[in-house]
Amino acid sequence: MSAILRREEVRLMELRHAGLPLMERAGQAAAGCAARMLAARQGCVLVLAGPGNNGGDGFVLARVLREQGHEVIVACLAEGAQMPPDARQARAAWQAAGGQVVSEFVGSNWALIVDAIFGIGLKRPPEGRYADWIARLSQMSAPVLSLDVPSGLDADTGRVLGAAVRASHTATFIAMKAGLLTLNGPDHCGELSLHSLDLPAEAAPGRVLGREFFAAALLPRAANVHKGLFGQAGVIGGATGMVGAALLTARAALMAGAGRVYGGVLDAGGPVVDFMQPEIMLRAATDLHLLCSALAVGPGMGLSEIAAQQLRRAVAFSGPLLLDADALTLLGQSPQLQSALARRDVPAILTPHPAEAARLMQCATSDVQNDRVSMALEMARRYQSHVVLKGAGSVVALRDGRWLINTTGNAGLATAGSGDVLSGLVLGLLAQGWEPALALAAGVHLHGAAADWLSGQGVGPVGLTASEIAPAARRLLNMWLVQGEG
Ligand SMILES: NC(=O)C1=CN([C@@H]2O[C@H](COP(=O)(O)OP(=O)(O)OC[C@H]3O[C@@H](n4cnc5c(N)ncnc54)[C@H](OP(=O)(O)O)[C@@H]3O)[C@@H](O)[C@H]2O)[C@@H](O)CC1
Ligand SMILES: [K+]
Repeated sequence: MSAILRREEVRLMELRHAGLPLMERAGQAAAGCAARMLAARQGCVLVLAGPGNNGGDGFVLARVLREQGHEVIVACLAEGAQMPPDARQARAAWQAAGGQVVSEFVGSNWALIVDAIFGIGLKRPPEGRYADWIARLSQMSAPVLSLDVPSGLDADTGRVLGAAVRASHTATFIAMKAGLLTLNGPDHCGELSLHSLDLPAEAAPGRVLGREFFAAALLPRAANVHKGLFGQAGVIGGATGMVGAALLTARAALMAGAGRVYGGVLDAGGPVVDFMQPEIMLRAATDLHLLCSALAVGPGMGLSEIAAQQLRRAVAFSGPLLLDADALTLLGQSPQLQSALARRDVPAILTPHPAEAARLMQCATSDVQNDRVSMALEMARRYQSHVVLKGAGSVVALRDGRWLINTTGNAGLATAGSGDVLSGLVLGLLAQGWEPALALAAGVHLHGAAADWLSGQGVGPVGLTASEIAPAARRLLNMWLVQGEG
């Protein structure tokens, strides 16, 4: 499972291995990507080199491609003397080999454009002619290879600072960066490849969420079993007008394998049976926690006094607990509930989307989105819970400070009820005895993978409905149980 490093962690690694020819390795690795992208394409390669070491990587790549017989031009606005030592050396080697440096580029008929303008050193919106280059790149049809980070994208947060390159491929070095995987990163990176530059893997708190994280819990079922072994999942939610949300959660829990599923619907005039899924037992929400081994509270629950009462009872429930939707809004308003939650032995799971996270953190949604990893970690710390901050590149922050970014899923999940299904998948695993951190990670990964599978079948991303996610997730989960880590 790849480590994700923040900018300062990458800097530390670079310092620790300062004696190694890292820029040469980065340029060589990127040249390999460029050669694959060029394949049979004829014509000249344009390398846009910035003033720092990202530009230096570009000069190495240019030299290597030229040695391989490609025609290459490097555009660089900085003077060699203004560049940092490694980059200056790479530029000198390029020129010593007969390579040209121009300060401007004209025309648009390039076989490939290499974006080596800014990497992890970008701290403010690109200015002047660099900004102009980035704008012009967006109008060109040639494939674009970004080195380390698409220029204009913040490597830690995935924010576009002013404007950012939209790459066809991003070759990133040493370790994965959070900004490539969350917020705007996935829309700007194109295909993503990681090149370790032969540095040893680091123990880091951040990882890319893959199946190996929860592989130990993927145990195929034995033959001699009965439903009582797979737990009792309870869902509390579904106020008037929102009953469907609770049903979506309950159905997903059933399809994730919970032995029995109870639905505690708050709408007094609500249904007594789910005719589409009659296996779900609809009961009064009041006593549900006595029947259940795991609870999910919040989908469609509303913010009424009855809802608040239910939440207080649920937080006192000693088993695994997931809070979503309106339960999060109520939680954000109540310091008593917050301290009760923080005192729980079994960490609760919170599943906010960015606006719910903003309510939990008493800040604006834009503050949450501006640094999703830090916000998820801060929520996990403040609420002493495991958290998933949903959205493109969902961030899972665990109570012990570890964090993960999920790479499955697509825009099809931006649909009504999708979050309710996620809660149900996680609840179903909790009911079966999965440890909360593993249940959360697996549920998030599975939910995204189900959407990807459906999109591959033409069911989405446009028009994907939440009801379709759980059956697809069930199919994948059964495959994973057979394959293990796979
Ligand atoms: N060090 C190593 O061991 C290795 C490093 N590697 C590579 O180096 C990259 C990091 O290099 P880096 O630290 O030099 O930063 P980089 O991204 O090139 O940009 C900094 C330059 O841009 C400038 N600048 C910033 N913002 C600006 C703006 N808005 N508009 C205009 N200018 C702006 C900034 O100027 P300043 O802020 O100092 O005024 C500075 O001159 C990394 O991503 C990887 O590709 C690999 O080779 C592996 C080994
Ligand atoms: K770049």
